[in-house]
Amino acid sequence: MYKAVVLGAAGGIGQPLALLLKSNPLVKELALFDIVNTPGVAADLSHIATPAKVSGYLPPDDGLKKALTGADIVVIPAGVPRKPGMTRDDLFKINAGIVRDLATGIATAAPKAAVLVISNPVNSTVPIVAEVLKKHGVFDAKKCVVIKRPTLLWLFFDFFPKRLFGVTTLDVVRASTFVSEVLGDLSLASSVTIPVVGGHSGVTIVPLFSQSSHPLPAGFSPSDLQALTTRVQFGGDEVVKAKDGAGSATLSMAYAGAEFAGKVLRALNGEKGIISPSFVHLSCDKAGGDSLKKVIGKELDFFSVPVELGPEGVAKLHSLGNLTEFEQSLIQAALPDLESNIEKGVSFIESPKL
Ligand SMILES: NC(=O)C1=CN([C@@H]2O[C@H](COP(=O)(O)OP(=O)(O)OC[C@H]3O[C@@H](n4cnc5c(N)ncnc54)[C@H](O)[C@@H]3O)[C@@H](O)[C@H]2O)C=CC1
Ligand SMILES: O=C([O-])CC(=O)C(=O)O
Repeated sequence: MYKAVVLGAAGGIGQPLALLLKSNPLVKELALFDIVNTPGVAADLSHIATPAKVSGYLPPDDGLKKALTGADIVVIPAGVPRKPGMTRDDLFKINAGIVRDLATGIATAAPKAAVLVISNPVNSTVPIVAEVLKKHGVFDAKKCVVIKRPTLLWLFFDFFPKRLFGVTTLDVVRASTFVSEVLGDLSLASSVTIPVVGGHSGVTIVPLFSQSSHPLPAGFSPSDLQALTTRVQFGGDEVVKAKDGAGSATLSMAYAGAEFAGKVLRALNGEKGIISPSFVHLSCDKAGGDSLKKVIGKELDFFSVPVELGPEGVAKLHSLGNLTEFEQSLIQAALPDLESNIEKGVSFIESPKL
């Protein structure tokens, strides 16, 4: 039984996500932090007849530290959402600082927790968290090898970032749903699995439909495939447009976030063989990361890949499998944006000027 923490718990995603986590039998304690309203959200949830003990915290009186202390898993949906006409990258200006400050709290109060980042732009906020954790020397289990020579002291730091996850599950959920729609049977949606790799914005989202557990119908043309791919890549925009200024996906994101958090918790609890795509640091499994870099032909530090989860977080990175020519071209198209998004996050912590 584990302690789960939601940072940004009073928001559009935070509240339904907290509700779903309160219903997870592996959660024994649920701590909610936000800059507003968490006492009310916590009081409300605390009346639900499930085992998790709920508490709410605000910034005064070390609220962030109190919420995070003893955490096994921290989910971060804090920050502003898009309005029509904005890209996820437009959120960087506000969300980068929010995520940096929350990551600093995690580095000091919960350095061993699994950290699941929802706040956009995920392609940049995950590198921000990684850089903050590195700065504090807690980028997961740090191994320090000291080699002494007569005149020199060499220090090698190896970082094993096995517990940092960018949450890309909504892309996976959308791909499953849209394929079940194409197949004309929504009851299939929860059993259709499709790896979605790359990153989490526009063309960096790469669904691998050739590996769908449920093949697309015979006669599905290349232009149908292109349209389906575009729908997954820009599924977020569909919701932003429909909400017409009132924000972006919240309920489907809470569902996806709770699903991924549930998998991480089950793996922490010893269940084996759980695989889910996530945007992770590729050195968390050196062999897997190196072979992925060969496939994509680029030295990127982060990429969303099918991750096998384990008691320490990432157990193994799985390969991208056999890619069609079309999928290879999608991956190549994703690389320039991914590279610049990652670099933007890293340099925000290295030299924070906005
Ligand atoms: N990864 C993904 O697939 C998705 C990510 N998102 C992102 O999730 C984020 C949140 O979206 P919504 O919940 O719709 O926004 P929202 O505005 O409804 O909620 C955000 C919450 O964060 C809180 N907050 C702001 N600054 C904070 C701080 N310093 N510490 C703690 N809490 C703070 C706010 O008070 C608010 O309650 C956005 O950045 C959005 O783009 C949204 C959908 C999908
Ligand atoms: O589109 C947005 O801004 C929110 C998001 O990440 C998504 O729905 O995939």
